[in-house]
Amino acid sequence: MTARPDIRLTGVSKSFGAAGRRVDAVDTVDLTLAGGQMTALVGPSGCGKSTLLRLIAGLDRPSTGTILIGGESPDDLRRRAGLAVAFQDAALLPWRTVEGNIALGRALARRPRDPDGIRDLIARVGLSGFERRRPAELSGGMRQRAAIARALAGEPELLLLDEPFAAVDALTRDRLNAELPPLWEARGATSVLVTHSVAEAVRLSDRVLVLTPRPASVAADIAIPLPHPRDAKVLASDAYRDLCAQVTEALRDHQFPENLAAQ
Ligand SMILES: Nc1ncnc2c1ncn2[C@@H]1O[C@H](COP(=O)(O)OP(=O)(O)OP(=O)(O)O)[C@@H](O)[C@H]1O
Repeated sequence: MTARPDIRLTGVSKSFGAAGRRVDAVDTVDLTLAGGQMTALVGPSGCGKSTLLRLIAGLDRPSTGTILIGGESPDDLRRRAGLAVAFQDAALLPWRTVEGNIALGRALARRPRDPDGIRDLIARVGLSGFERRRPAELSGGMRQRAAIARALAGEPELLLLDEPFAAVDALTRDRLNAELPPLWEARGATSVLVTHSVAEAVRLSDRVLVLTPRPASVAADIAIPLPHPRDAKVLASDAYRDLCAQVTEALRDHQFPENLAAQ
């Protein structure tokens, strides 16, 4: 069982560029994300979701504030390969096969070899039969699935997913939404997901944070107390529909703040 680190952000802001051409992307975020939970970040396009995720991943430094993951800096966690990220642009190694890329995810996390586990992961992300293909021979959606498998292969304590299903068709997306959560839930990873899909955010997460337009701050914090697994019965429930409506409404209010003024 993997550790379940909390993520604590204290006064985290991020700006890009020099004075005069400065872009403020994240504005004074104070947050604690509970260990072992999946938190979804949703918000208008360009509001700063990916920036926030990159800060948590230690791929960028905050301009102000601190981030601690289970008491460690993101850099320290990265150094001991405790976190994994799967981004929209899959960034697989082009000269390695699907299997080779996924096995590398495990090796880099210093986990023992596990060919059966890798084959199982490949099957779960629907890439059986493509083990020996290289990334250039795959569709965009297949590359994304391979990237998710690579991230999961290392059994990370912290799993960061940035629009992982953006290039996947609706049916495959639905299948992955059903098949993948048990993998990270069983391993007890703390996870953060950036998505544009309200239905996906509610289905996959324990908590949805709705962000304001840029610079991102937390506009609404909505707990998702639905039982796991989120099977067809849960997805057909009034509770699921109500939560989706709540998230949609919060997004609409903060994308178009005049809605709030009119209330
Ligand atoms: N390295 C960078 N240099 C300059 N500006 C940046 C950089 N990274 C992000 N930005 C700017 O920060 C803002 C937030 O970008 P970010 O990618 O975090 O938004 P997002 O909410 O993930 O967008 P989307 O939903 O469209 O993917 C944007 O205005 C973007 O142009």
